[in-house]
Parts: sequence; C-alpha cells; structure tokens
Amino acid sequence: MGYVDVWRAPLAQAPVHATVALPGSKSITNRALVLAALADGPSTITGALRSRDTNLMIYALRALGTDIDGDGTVLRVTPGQLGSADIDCGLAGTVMRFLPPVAALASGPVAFDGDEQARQRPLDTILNALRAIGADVDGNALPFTVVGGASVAGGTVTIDASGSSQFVSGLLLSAARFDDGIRVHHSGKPVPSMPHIEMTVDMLRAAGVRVESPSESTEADTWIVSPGPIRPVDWAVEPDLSNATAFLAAAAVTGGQVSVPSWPVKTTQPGDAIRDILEQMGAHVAYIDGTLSVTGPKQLHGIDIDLHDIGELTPTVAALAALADSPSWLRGIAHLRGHETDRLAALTTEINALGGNVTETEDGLDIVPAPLHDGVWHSYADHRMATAGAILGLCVDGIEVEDIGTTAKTLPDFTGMWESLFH
Ligand SMILES: O=C(O)C1=C[C@@H](OP(=O)(O)O)[C@@H](O)[C@H](O)C1
Ligand SMILES: C=C(OP(=O)(O)O)C(=O)O
Repeated sequence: MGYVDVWRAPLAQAPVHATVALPGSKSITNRALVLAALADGPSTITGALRSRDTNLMIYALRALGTDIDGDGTVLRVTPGQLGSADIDCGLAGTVMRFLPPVAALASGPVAFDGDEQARQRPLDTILNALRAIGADVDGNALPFTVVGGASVAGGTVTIDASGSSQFVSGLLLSAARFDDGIRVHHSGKPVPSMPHIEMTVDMLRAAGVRVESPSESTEADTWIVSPGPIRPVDWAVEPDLSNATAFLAAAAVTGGQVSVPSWPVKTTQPGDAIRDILEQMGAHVAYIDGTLSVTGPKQLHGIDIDLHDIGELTPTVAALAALADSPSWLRGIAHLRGHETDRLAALTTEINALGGNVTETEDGLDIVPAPLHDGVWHSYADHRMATAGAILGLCVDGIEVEDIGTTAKTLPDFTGMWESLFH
C-alpha cells in the first residue's frame, strides 16, 4: 500500500472567532504578471500571491525572457524579448490558457506541459483560435507546442467558450500586441465565470488598452481589443476572496464570527458573491470600514442558486449545503467537469462516502443534508476540494483530508491559517 498523506481536519469544539488576512488573488496576480510582461516598460506588483499557480506563471514568464525581481509579494517586472522556452503549467488554468497567446508572440518554439491531470483540461478552443488568427500550434491539449513567429496577425475569431471563460481572457490579454488586435465572438451555450472576463477587461483598460466588451458593443458575445501598447502599471492586488470563502464558512457552520480585513469595496472577484450566499443561507454579514464579518446562525438553511458566474465557489457552497437543515440545488455549473478535477463527480462521491445524500445532475448538484460520519476525504489534487473537506471537518468528527498540501496551488499556508482559527 502506498503512503497516503492525510491531515486530521480540526473539529470545532466551540464557535470559531477569528480575523483572517488573506494573501493576494490568484486571478489578479496572474493577469498582472502577463500584462506586465507584455507592457512597454517596467511594472510593479504589490500584494502578489505567492503560491504554486503564481510561481508557475513567474517561472514561465522568466523562461520566455521577462525579468521578474523579488521573491516576496512585491515584484518588479521588466519586459524582455520573448523567445523559446519550456513551460510547466502544473494544473493552473491561468497558465495553460493565458500563456499560449504570449508564446505565439515569441521568436521560437515554446513547449507546454503540466501535471497528469492537466492533460485532461480543455484547451483545444484556445489553441484552435490561435491557429485561426495566424499562430502555428502543434497539439490540441497538454503537451503541445506553440511555434512563435515573433508576431501574430490577429483579427476576427469565433469560438465556443462555454467550457471556460479563460479562453476569452487568454486571447484578450495578449491581443493588443497582435498586428490587428482581436475580435472574439462567442457562439455556443453561455460563457461561464463572466466576472473573470470583466476582471480581464478592467485590467486591460487600466493598462491603457482599448477594449469593447459585449455590454458596450452592438454585438452580443463579442469582445474587441484594438492593437496598441500595453502600459506599465503599479498593480495593487486585492486579497483572494475565493480563498476567503472557506474561512467565512467556518464562522457560518459553527455559529461563530470570522472577519476578513481589506475586503475590496468594489471588485470583479467572484468571491464577493459569498456575502449574498451566506445571507441567503441564514448567516449575518456586515461590511464595516473595509472589513467583512460573517456571523453564523444556530443552523444554516439550504439554497437554490445558479453558480454559473461564480463556479469557483462551488466546493465551499457544497460543503455549507451538506451541513444545512434543508435541501440545496446548485445549478449552472456543468463546466466544473473541466476544472482541476471533475468537481461535480468529486463532491458527490466524497460527500456521499461520509453518509451524505448528493445527486449529480446534468448541470450541478442536488444536496439533501444527512448525518455525516468520519472518513477519509479525497482531494483529487484540487485545492478547493481539500478546503471543502476542512469545512466539513469543523462539524463532523474524524474527517481526514488526503493531500491537504494541494491547497498550495493558491494558498501555501492553508493548514497554518486554518489551525489559527482555534487560537
Ligand atoms: O480567469 C480566471 O482567473 C479564472 C476563471 C474561472 O475559470 P472557468 O471560466 O474555467 O471556470 C475560474 O473558475 C478560475 O478559477 C479562475
Ligand atoms: C478552477 C480553478 O482554477 P484554474 O485557474 O486552474 O482554472 C479554481 O481555482 O477554482
């Protein structure tokens, strides 16, 4: 038998009371790094997340020719000539979807590979889109090679982005550097995670790039980026609100109170939606002087919710729902089958293995609360599966989370931060 790395999730003996400062957002950090590498001068990034996904982005951009200085949360990024490189994507969607368009601008071949599980994640949409706008790409999934030709024609491309918003974000982030910019038209079922595309558009605009998004253009589902320079920016990264949701959930399920400082007043991060979700489930949420505080009720209630725009929150919401006093229906998240793992299957299997009653539907999960018991919670190399196990472990004695270390994808000190909830 092989060695299984298990972590005994702490049971909350009393309501959790804590203030938790979260490190920077993965999504904002990795966008800032790409834009800084493509800019026409040096940028700084403060409050950068340092985690597996962001370190992979840093190593990849350095390999491509970018100078990135600083080993902490303050980074100085100086763009360089983009050239041949070998890129390890790990399991990071942002690396495998944001960098192929950058690689197309390099002066030679750029080989991409990643974790075993990453080879299952959908990529053909963006690789085909790159071919359609003049890039030379060999392969349709990891491993693949982009043979950079120092420039990309750009122009109009129609894609089906119903599998991931990152296909659109990836194309838009580099497009100002294409000869003709880009006009991306989506055709297919609705695009998920739209706030993440708004995040891309907002950050491009902050870097001086002209972008038309569907809300302003006459054409639905169409984004247009004009060719032109990407300006250097001093980026200040917001805390990662998706990672914050697990800690806020700790208050919600134990009847305690957790506060997260530096919660942005206005943000495109999907994690902001946890405020409404927790209120709907019966928690009290207060936002005072930039600090978000959640106070848990005696008992949480179920929720009927479309998570299409905020799919990243599903593992947290599923854990909350499994501990509620009435059924929940989580809808609009078929695309989660292409995340780090098939999250719909993983959540169903793992909650049911503890005695739960979850049914996987075509586009989500039906969760009927049932008494849960001890057992091993498998993570499937998915950071958010691991944190969902930790949430359940607060209320169910004897949950052992296998591969808790996988949380390092976006939060290297997860266990330290989680254990600090009890001091
Ligand atoms: O652009 C981004 O930073 C992200 C977009 C979303 O991807 P999908 O649209 O594939 O869900 C999200 O789930 C992922 O965690 C991060
Ligand atoms: C889907 C996720 O990550 P990725 O950026 O790898 O797609 C996630 O963090 O929930």
